[in-house]
Amino acid sequence: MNEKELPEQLRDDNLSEETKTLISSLPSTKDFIGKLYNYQGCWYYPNTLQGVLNFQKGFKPQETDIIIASYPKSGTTWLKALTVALLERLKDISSSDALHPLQSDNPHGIVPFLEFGLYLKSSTPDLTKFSSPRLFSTHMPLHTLQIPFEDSPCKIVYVCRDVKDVLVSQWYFRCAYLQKELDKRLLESLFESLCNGVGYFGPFWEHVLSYWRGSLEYPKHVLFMRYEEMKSDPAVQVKRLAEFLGCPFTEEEEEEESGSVDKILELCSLRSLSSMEINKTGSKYDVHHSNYFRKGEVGDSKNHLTHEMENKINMIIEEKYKGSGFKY
Ligand SMILES: Nc1ncnc2c1ncn2[C@@H]1O[C@H](COP(=O)(O)OS(=O)(=O)O)[C@@H](OP(=O)(O)O)[C@H]1O
Repeated sequence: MNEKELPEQLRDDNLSEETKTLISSLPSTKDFIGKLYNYQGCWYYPNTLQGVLNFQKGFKPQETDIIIASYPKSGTTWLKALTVALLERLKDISSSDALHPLQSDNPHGIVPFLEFGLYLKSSTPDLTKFSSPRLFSTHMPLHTLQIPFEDSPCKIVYVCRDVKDVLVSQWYFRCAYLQKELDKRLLESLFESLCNGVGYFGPFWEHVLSYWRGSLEYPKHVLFMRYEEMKSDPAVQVKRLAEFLGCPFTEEEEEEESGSVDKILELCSLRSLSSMEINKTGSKYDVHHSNYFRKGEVGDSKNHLTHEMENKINMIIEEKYKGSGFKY
């Protein structure tokens, strides 16, 4: 693929002189998209790394900030939609005919990524359009966010997903935006990168463990959610999320005939979001909105990975999570 056709965050045409110098001293590797660099234990394409550096230099968390965090393809879009819907229900909209925000923009438009949205080009982006609570998102591991939890009550919600389904979801997504047919070689290449811990925002295991440990150490600041639990018991999980965010469902809400919980779950379901006009048109981060929605099934990896691939991943998981108390 021609370099210019890549989404901006994957390219290398937005680097300061300082970053070019830094990059020349970092461990690097190459995949089918381009070069990745390891900074503070995490792999980034060059422009994303510039965004990370800009973010680290310029971001000042506010007390009420909420950050949605994830490894790519773990349920980010869904979690963003749920968070928006939960907060939106607190607003008095009885007098207004305005569209729900989720009908006016894609969840990624409402909740921008810090490192490859807001801070991609500058360490001082204009954040004045955000009202409190400010909603942001990130794919960076927890330690690289450098949030001083002792001084800032800002909240982070992390969603984790079975890495085998993440892998297959990444494969579909990358084929879509590279405008390629589903190519098994691409899946094998992503699998190798994953196993070697060198994928974009990887290693996957370190990513998950950074937030897992953060959730144990700072339970009021970091909520750890699992995609599979959101699928199997959505009402329990959305209530958990609401409580963590400080906007629990009231008794009246729980008693409503077609309850608020159900309404939010329905509004944010894959079927509902993907059929909204806004998500059938337009794009974000050079990706067509529709590509953020596919099957949303647990265990889809079974249809694509070989037994050998599954076994290898399972063995790595066991080894990497040993002693952490984290189970998947
Ligand atoms: N509302 C809703 N409910 C359940 N599942 C959903 C929803 N929206 C998106 N999805 C599925 O999530 C997968 C995409 O992951 P992300 O949203 O993390 O992608 S991204 O990192 O933001 O690009 C991708 O999973 P796969 O279908 O397995 O590819 C999407 O289909």
